[in-house]
Amino acid sequence: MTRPALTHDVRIIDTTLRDGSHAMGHRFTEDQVRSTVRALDRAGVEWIEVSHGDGVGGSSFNYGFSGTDEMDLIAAAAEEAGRARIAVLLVPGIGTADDLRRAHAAGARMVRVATHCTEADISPQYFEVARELGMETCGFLMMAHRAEPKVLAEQARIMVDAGCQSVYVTDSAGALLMHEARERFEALVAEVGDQAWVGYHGHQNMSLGVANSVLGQQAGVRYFDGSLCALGAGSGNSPTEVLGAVFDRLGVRTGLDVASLLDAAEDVVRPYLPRWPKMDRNAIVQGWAGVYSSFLLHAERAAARYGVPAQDILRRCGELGYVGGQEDMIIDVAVQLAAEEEGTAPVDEREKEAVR
Ligand SMILES: CC[C@H](O)CC(=O)C(=O)O
Ligand SMILES: [Mn+2]
Repeated sequence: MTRPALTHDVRIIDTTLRDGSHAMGHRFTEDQVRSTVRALDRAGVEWIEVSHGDGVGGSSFNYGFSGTDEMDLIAAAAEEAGRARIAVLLVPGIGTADDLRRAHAAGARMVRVATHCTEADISPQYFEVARELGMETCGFLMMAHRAEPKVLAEQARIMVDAGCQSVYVTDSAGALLMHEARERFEALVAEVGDQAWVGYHGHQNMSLGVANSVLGQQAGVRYFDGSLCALGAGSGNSPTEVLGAVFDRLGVRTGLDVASLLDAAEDVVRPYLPRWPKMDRNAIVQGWAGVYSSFLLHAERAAARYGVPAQDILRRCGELGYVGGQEDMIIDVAVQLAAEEEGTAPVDEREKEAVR
């Protein structure tokens, strides 16, 4: 599988309509999708990711139900796009090969197969299906701060050998400090850089998404994710409009029109934001403690329900090392913290007592 030719120095993939789905409580409407796609297309964005925040098939009790069927949103996006093409995310086990086929039928032309950073071996069958469908393939190594650079590079190798054309350092928790990000970029570029493009997906929990993108470009990373107005999980993603402006100032050609990106962010996305993604206490704790960004709203809901601070829930999730897919454990943690506060035995101890 050869990697696609780049039309500019770097390729910016916009994930407003996928990672942003977390921040929207998975309630994107067809009108919002259409207007955002039109604006991104006008700005020259080549790839626009659309799907439930947790990828195709994510609409569920555990991850949150979609307000509008994601296949309808993908179809609307594909219909609206002129030059831009539509990508989807797929997490094996949440999404299935059939979900991928449906997304392709709705107009998706790239799949980004996302696994925990040490579990690349569950991705190959999806790359195979994607290749049969003629889709562009991308691997997404999530929670990249949890794997040492050498291990992450070995995982990238598994994905590339399975036929993926680009592989991402995915900083799901927005936890990577600049030297940590650079070490991972260098390791992946050295391992697979002659066969696949290396990408970077940043979250702004510690405000480093754009800075790490600049370091990435210098280290040979060529795909960068961004979201308009940073709309994404946690305190959001590297803002696409800022990436466009910064790369422009650096003389790195993105093919994007910065003024149009600013219009897209300000005039199209900002009016429908339920809340501006921000680096508040809870989001900073996510970066600091290395917690999956999409846990934020789940933790805030559990905090309200069980009367314990969201920041404490998130810190405990970090200590316990929970990863994407363990959203149900957030409730468990909230219940435990509430019990600890009341001075009663933790729930599992009481359960054990009850069966004795
Ligand atoms: C699978 C959902 C998740 O939001 C993917 C992603 O964007 C990340 O890990 O940062
Ligand atoms: Mn993300």
